[in-house]
Amino acid sequence: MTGTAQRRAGPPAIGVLGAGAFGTALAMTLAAAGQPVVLWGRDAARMAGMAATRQNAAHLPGIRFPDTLTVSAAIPEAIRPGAPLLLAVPTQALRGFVAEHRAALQGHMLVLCCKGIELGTGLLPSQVVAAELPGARVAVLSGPSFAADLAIGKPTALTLATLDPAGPEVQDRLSTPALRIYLGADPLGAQLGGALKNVIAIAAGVVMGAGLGESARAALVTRGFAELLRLAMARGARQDTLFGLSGFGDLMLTCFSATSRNYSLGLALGAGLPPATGVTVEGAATARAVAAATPGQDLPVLHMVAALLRGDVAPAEAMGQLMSRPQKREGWQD
Ligand SMILES: NC(=O)C1=CN([C@@H]2O[C@H](COP(=O)(O)OP(=O)(O)OC[C@H]3O[C@@H](n4cnc5c(N)ncnc54)[C@H](O)[C@@H]3O)[C@@H](O)[C@H]2O)C=CC1
Ligand SMILES: O=C(CO)COP(=O)(O)O
Repeated sequence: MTGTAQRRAGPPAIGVLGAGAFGTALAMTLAAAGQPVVLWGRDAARMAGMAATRQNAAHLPGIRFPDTLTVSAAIPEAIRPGAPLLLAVPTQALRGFVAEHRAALQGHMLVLCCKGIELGTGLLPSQVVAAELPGARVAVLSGPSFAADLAIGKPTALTLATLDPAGPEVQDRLSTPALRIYLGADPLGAQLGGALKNVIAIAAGVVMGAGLGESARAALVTRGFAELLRLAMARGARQDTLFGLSGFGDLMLTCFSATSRNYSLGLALGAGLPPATGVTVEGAATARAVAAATPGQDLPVLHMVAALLRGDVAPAEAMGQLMSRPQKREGWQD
């Protein structure tokens, strides 16, 4: 093929697998920059509805899809040789998704967009993928990015963390005027930061829902971040990753905005109100997974969220328990 013909043919369409809020928003962002994108979802009727109305009415109502976005319920249509695949299904559904589509995913660069820890195994998304698809090529895309912001073209910056030599190429394909992508080489740290910040956001919501005030929230988020650092560094994460977009950056967004579903769950818990149903709240399962994997470790905020979700402690008691712990020196290492 000549250079001109190659340019005319254009790059193969990026596949976004999972047509919930985030998958749709990512697909829209990339397509808005002129990239060919295929957004795949498992529910054929829903995908046909999206194709007809050119919007995702369930998650991002009223925001029209860019013209270069194609909607499909057929995996072969969404997977083009040489193009990255963005996996945007929730963490607890990832294993089943990969197992179901193992043959189709084989050999492709899989960009993992979920933020959580698998319940029952304590594994991170990349470890779940490695277990189901040995030798898979993976990258992690994480950082501060509400779907509602991305879908309307608001800008943000994300970390793309990978050890794969194709990292710079993928960084290039995912970069748009509204999406600044920083390349990182610590997928473990990016995943731990993204998973644990959701648990801390639930705690932040509890504080605000219980009416304990903004000073208490700032204090709790800071001490929660100390736990995030302690736990993630012990598991091999790099400090600069945790201080970056996928750690500190996303922690700030999620702990201080009612747009966050994790923070909103905490708000409801703290106020004694019923939580929203049918909503993906990754921090709930992640809190339970962390508590199961770290008994006896000094992680008071993370463990308190698990206890609150189990109903073992009431929100008012929880803060009292955190405040009455033995006095100690400030620092994140102990
Ligand atoms: N919504 C947001 O603002 C952001 C979400 N994320 C992360 O993205 C991930 C997905 O979240 P959302 O899109 O918000 O959730 P969502 O609940 O809006 O959508 C999840 C989608 O996954 C599909 N799904 C579930 N199991 C499946 C399976 N086995 N096979 C195929 N599809 C399946 C569902 O049908 C649904 O369309 C989460 O890990 C979340 O933490 C990350 C950044 C921002
Ligand atoms: O991860 C997110 C923003 O970066 C989305 O947070 P929630 O899942 O709490 O809505």
